[in-house]
Order: sequence, then structure tokens, then C-alpha cells
Amino acid sequence: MLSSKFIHAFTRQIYHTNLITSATFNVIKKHNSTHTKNDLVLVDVNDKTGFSIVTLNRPPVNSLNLELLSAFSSVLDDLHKNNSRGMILTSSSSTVFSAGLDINELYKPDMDRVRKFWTSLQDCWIKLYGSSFPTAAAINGHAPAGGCLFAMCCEYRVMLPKYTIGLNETQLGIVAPTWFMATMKNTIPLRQAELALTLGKMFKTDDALKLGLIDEIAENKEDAIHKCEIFLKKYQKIPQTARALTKQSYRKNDIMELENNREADLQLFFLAISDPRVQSSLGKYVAFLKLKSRMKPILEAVKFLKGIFKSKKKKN
Ligand SMILES: CCCC/C=C/CC(=O)SCCNC(=O)CCNC(=O)[C@H](O)C(C)(C)COP(=O)(O)OP(=O)(O)OC[C@H]1O[C@@H](n2cnc3c(N)ncnc32)[C@H](O)[C@@H]1OP(=O)(O)O
Repeated sequence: MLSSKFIHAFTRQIYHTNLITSATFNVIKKHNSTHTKNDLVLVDVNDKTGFSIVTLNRPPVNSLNLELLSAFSSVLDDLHKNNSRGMILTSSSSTVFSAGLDINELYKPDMDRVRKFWTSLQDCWIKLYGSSFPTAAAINGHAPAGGCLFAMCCEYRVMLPKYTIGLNETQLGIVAPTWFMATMKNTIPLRQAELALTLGKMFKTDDALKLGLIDEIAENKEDAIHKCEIFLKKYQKIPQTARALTKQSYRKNDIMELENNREADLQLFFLAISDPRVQSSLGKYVAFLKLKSRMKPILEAVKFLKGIFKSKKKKN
């Protein structure tokens, strides 16, 4: 049976696509500017296509904290209300799409804040995965864990070469929630999803393409956005309501599973982060990331010296 919330969402969709007149679309058309949600999420509507480029903008790595998730959730509401023609999700970083959940939200958490954090993550997933408007991701950098999740929620993925994408949770000693797994099962073949999830595997761009985790490779961010636009334009000839309801029907079991069990999912999350073994893994991971970040200049210097050494050897 459909949950009342889901029926409401469907009804709202029909209302939006059938009853809201072109006046709503004109509002979008007039605004060809960049809107900000606390600067953490930038929205740029193209007046010719009606597509919104939504840019995650939390340097250095777009790690998903409460504030970023709340801003993103509110952007998704706005796009829905404005009957958006389509969304392209990307990042303001030149090397990272999103580093996934902000580990600082999970490690030694404040319980009041972490409740809001997880609830916001649930909101974003429900709104993005079940959005009435078509979505594509221009993955212009690494996309581990939550970054991969948001990319997989979109209906089409274009990625730049030499980056990595995947649900790496098991490598951190944590278990991806069932709705993360469901999103991956909806994206790549079941058997491959099981292997990828249990191994916590991160895929390089080429391998992600072979697996079907992404749909295309682009030369640069501009090309990625262009390829996403070509994908979204395919829907311009398809009646909006039929497209939206087909997508939502396809994804409804996964969405209803979470909609109907939000509190249980929250309790499971609390249980996981209260486990001393999980906290210990997260603590080690935070320390590893910090060390890696501090070692960067040294590693880069070593790489540079190696390069000089190699070219001198070639000359001799
Ligand atoms: C318990 C149930 C919950 C289950 C669900 C979990 C889902 C998740 O999303 S868990 C998060 C998993 N994310 C990762 O494993 C990614 C970790 N980060 C990286 O692999 C790399 O940072 C990167 C490949 C994304 C980028 O590499 P790059 O060399 O460009 O940057 P770094 O020098 O590594 O990082 C810069 C800076 O950012 C901090 N940082 C990186 N990732 C996170 C993060 N996820 N949360 C918080 N902070 C992060 C890193 O420590 C550096 O900070 P400092 O310069 O201040 O040390």
C-alpha cells in the first residue's frame, strides 16, 4: 500500500505538472541568476533551458554536515515548488564532488545535533531520489560514500577522468544504511552491487563506466554539464507527469521503506555510532585524513623531485 505521504507527493506532482500554469515557469525564466542558500549550495537557473545547476559549495571537500544538508534540502523544495525542468548537481571544488558525510558529525557526536543531521540526510535522499523533476550529476571530482549516494540518486551521471566513486563504508568499519544499498542496487547489477558494497570498493572513472555506475565520461566540468543538459533535453518531448510518475513508481518501494521506518532508521544509526568499535574506527579515520592532509606538501615535493630525477636519468 502507498503511504499517505507518498500519495500526497504523487498528488502534488500531478497538481504541479497539470494545474500550475506556465506562470510558475515564467518565474523561473525571469531569474537567470545565482541564488544562494547560505552560500553552501548555489543555484543557477538557465533561462533558455529552465535547467538548474545546483553546486555544492562547502570547501575544501563538500563534506556533508547539517548546514549543507539543510541548505540542499531547501533547494530541492524550491525546485519542486517552481516545477523545475531539470537539475544538474555538481561541485565548486576542482577535485572533489563530495567527500560524503562529514566525519565530524559522526565522531563523538552531540546527540541533539546528530538527530537533526541524520533526519536532514533522510530528507535529502527522499527528495532527491524521488524528485518529480529529472536529475543528472556532473561528477567533477572524487565521490566517496555520501557523495556517491547523491550522484546515484540522479538519473544520469557524467564523470571526469581519473577520479574515484563508490560506497566505501565497510572500509571505514561502518555499514551503509539499507537505503544507500537500495540506491546502488537501482544503479548497477545486483551481484556487482553486493561485491562493491561488501568490499567498500572505490571505482576509478573508467571502471565506473564499465560497471554502469556512471553513464559517460567528460573532458572537463563544462563538458560534463553540457552532456547532462543533452540528457535532460531528451525529456522535453516526454509529457512531464508520465515521466515523473514512472520514475517515482520505479523508486517507490525504496522510498516507502524509509518513509515508513524513519524513526527505526534513526535508532539504528544511533546504535551504530554509539558502538565503541565504530567510534574507534572513525577516530582512526579522522586522524588518518588529517595526517594525509598534512603530509600532502611533503608527498608533492617527493613527487616533484622524483620527476626531476627521472628526466635527468633519461637525458644521460
Ligand atoms: C554510522 C552510519 C553512517 C554510515 C554512512 C556513512 C556515509 C559516509 O559518507 S561516511 C564518509 C566517507 N567519506 C570518505 O571516506 C571520504 C574521506 N575523504 C577522502 O577520501 C579525501 O578527503 C578525498 C578523496 C575526498 C579528497 O582528497 P584530497 O586529497 O583532495 O583532500 P584531503 O587532504 O584528504 O582532505 C582535505 C580536508 O578535508 C577533510 N576531510 C576529508 N574528507 C572528510 C570527511 N568525509 N569529513 C570531514 N572532513 C573530511 C580532511 O581531513 C582535510 O582536513 P584538514 O586539512 O583540516 O586536515
